[in-house]
Amino acid sequence: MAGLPVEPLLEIDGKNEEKVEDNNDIYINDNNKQSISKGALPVREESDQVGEREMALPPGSSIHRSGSRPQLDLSKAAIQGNPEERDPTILLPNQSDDISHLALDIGGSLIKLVYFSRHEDQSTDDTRKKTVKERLGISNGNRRSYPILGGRLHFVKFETSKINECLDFISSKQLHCSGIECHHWTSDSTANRNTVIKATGGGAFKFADLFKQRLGVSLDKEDEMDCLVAGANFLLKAIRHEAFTHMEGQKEFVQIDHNDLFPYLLVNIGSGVSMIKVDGDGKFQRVSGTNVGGGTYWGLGRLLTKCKSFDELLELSQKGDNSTIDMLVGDIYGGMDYSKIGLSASTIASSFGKAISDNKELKDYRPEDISLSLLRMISYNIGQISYLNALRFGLKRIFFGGFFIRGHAYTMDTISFAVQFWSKGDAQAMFLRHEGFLGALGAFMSYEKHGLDDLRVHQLVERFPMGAPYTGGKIHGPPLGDLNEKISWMEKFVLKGTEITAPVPMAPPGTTGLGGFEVPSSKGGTLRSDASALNVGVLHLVPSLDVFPLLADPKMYEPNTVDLSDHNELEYWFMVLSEQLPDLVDKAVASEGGTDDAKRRGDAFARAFSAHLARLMEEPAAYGKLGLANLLELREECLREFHFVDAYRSIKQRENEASLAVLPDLLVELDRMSEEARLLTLIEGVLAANIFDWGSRACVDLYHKGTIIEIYTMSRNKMQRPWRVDDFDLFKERMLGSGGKKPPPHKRALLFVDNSGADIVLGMLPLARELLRRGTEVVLVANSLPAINDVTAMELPDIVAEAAKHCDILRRAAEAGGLIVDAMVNTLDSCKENSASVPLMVVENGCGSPCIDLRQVSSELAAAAKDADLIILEGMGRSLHTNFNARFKCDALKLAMVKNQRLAEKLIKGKIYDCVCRYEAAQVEWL
Ligand SMILES: CC(C)(COP(=O)(O)O)[C@@H](O)C(=O)NCCC(=O)O
Ligand SMILES: [Mn+2]
Repeated sequence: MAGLPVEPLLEIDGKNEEKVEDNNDIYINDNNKQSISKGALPVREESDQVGEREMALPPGSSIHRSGSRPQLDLSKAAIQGNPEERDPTILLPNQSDDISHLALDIGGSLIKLVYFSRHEDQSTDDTRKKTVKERLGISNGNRRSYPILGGRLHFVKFETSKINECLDFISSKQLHCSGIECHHWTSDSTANRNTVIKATGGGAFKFADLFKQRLGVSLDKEDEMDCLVAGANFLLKAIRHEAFTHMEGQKEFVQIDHNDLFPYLLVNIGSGVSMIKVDGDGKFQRVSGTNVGGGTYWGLGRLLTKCKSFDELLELSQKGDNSTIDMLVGDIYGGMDYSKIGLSASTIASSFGKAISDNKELKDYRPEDISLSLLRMISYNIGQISYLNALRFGLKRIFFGGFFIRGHAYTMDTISFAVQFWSKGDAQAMFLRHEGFLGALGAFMSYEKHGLDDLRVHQLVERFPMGAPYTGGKIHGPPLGDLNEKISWMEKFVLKGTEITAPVPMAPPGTTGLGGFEVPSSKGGTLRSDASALNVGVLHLVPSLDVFPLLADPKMYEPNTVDLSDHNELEYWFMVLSEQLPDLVDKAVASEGGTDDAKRRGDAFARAFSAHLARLMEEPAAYGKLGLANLLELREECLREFHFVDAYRSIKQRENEASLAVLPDLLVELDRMSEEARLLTLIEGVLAANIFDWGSRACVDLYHKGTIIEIYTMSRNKMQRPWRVDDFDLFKERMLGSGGKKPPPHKRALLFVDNSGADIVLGMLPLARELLRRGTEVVLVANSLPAINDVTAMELPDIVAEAAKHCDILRRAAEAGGLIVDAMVNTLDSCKENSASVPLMVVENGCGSPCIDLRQVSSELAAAAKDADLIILEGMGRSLHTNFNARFKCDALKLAMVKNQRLAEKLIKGKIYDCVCRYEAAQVEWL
């Protein structure tokens, strides 16, 4: 879940709305020792008191709005329709977030929509960016020109019986007009006379006239098989956590090697079933099918149980016991297994077979049992025929898609069991997270020059904004995102609440040997009627993202250290994040002036994030493979979704000011030291200053006990080697050499910085200065968007410029790196050498999270990495929660203070406030 883009807010208010109706051992040491290596720096005046950290933003402070944030252009906004209406639709004709493509798959029961919204390329006048680009040799000419430069793919579905709601939705969002046409709203459907929309599925024929009449658009019919295959190929190549296995209630994502994808069998289970052998893009053959499919289950089920909807029928099956109606092996063999041929007593010998001998009528059977019997009969049958076809063509992988599955755990388990059983484990059934959207995606792919074919996994970021994907419902509000609508949607969403969001207890998976499952085991009580609604996010297309080139083995790289598929871990982190929520909301609301609007947004944010947490507790793999980094990023994304730009802005400012005030003294003390003592003091300084972490509850409790500088001093005084992980001597040898041999300096170091205040100013900047002084170019790598109190790339140049006022080394390097211009700096430093300096640069990392997924970084970081031979990752988020186990092609130093007791125990068998200094040399010779 890494990456830059921020989801614009959707005003979607669909079916969901309809439902609405209805220990630490650290103490403050206040004796101010005068030695800098273990001492206290001067305590600043009263205004540094922690109690004042939460002061409101000073008048005139500007709020940084990220360039990647979609802004609403309200010019020429007009009310559409009757202005007297309570919530009239407001049209934003100049909104740049225009829609260029829409594609549809109109099936018998559901209409699936895939639509694309585009951003203008965010050109910027940022001088830092320009100089960095020049320095790093990034030219726009190197990059291919994408028709899609930053945009998003949305996935939405409607019931076909409610096609008018679908048409309203398309109309309200103007999805049927592209580009320039969008800017000229008219209610006259003739204006779109020449517009053609790609569509597949039988409804593309059936409803063509209705589309013409209501929207004035023509449907360009695309072949259903072509679309299914194109959609599946795109998903399997472009989305990291798309395919998964599902066995005995356990969902496991499968890493698909793009170079080894074909051939495979695609089984699409709609009303009927198609089995397609796929050999490549556009290369496929429908090899088989069966008329016993989703339509059969629904049709027979409706007749036999009087259920009103497919989902109701499916939900019934959850409580069913098919042994009351199916004839089992044990029924024939007097309760015994037929072990000679490997059949257990519970194996279904004949679906519905008991009905022939029982002297019973339909009314004597429970609808729940009928539904389960039907479901098992059809799923096993499909699984078996699929396997036989895979066998026919020597295919090992079978992907199942189509809306029959609709994320239903028991259906997937049953199909998987059949494939496993008949293939004796040789073939594997896999499922797709976007199972229902294959056709619509394929239809979308059939537009020419959309640029999607060339996008790679690392250029796609999936986000899960609240309320985005939905089925049906009334359309309210303006055609483009409206925060107010979203907030009220959240309010109602949670009022209805528990059914959608509360965790469902997981029943332990149970089987009874070869015969299969006794009763549905994968889920407890109820099937969510919006089962797939929260599993499919909005797909952001970000061509500027790259894989970090210094990863030793990108294919094996896993950013997360903490895997939340372990239920105990998930429960623990769920509790941590839930407990932090009230305080975070307070900070976020205060950062926006504490207005009523901010309070309402804060409340909606808390509801939305809690709903995500509850959803993930219920199904940890709902959004793809879940690690701790994903949860922490989700929290930041959620804040942005409700327009909280930077919740810790004022805290960051205060901590920067306090730290900058004591920096000159620190530099003077450092310069008095020997090279060796200085290096150790610098590393100690980084570790000590990493204590300023507003994401850690233990640390936040600590901040109430002293001023910034007191805490910093105390933290430094606690620095005792050996640290829990202590490779300092190895690092020192690489830096200073041994036995009279002096190693060459590193050419370029990438310093992945963490928190604002002391962490950056008194920790990482002095370390950067040491590297610069030794002739190593330094690139400070900082977040693109705010996350907790982390310093951002946008904020760093000002901090560096301020620090450079007291230090010639930093000043010359910052000038060489284009961070500051001469005139800005009033030098006070005594050492005035005029020689040219190696540069100090700042690049953004491409993320807005306290952690970093190095598979998706900014192109400027990727460019900076090309000449780098040292990377330093700092902080818990970047070097412990993520990347602790990452291996690099260059030397790597991981520095962090562990500010969580449980993590300390689990990761380093230590305790809270222990430190990590992990050094791993590149596998190349420097001597
Ligand atoms: C969010 C963080 C990873 C940030 O740590 P940092 O990278 O700033 O060192 C960390 O504060 C964290 O894991 N906090 C949650 C756990 C806790 O409150 O102990
Ligand atoms: Mn941090």
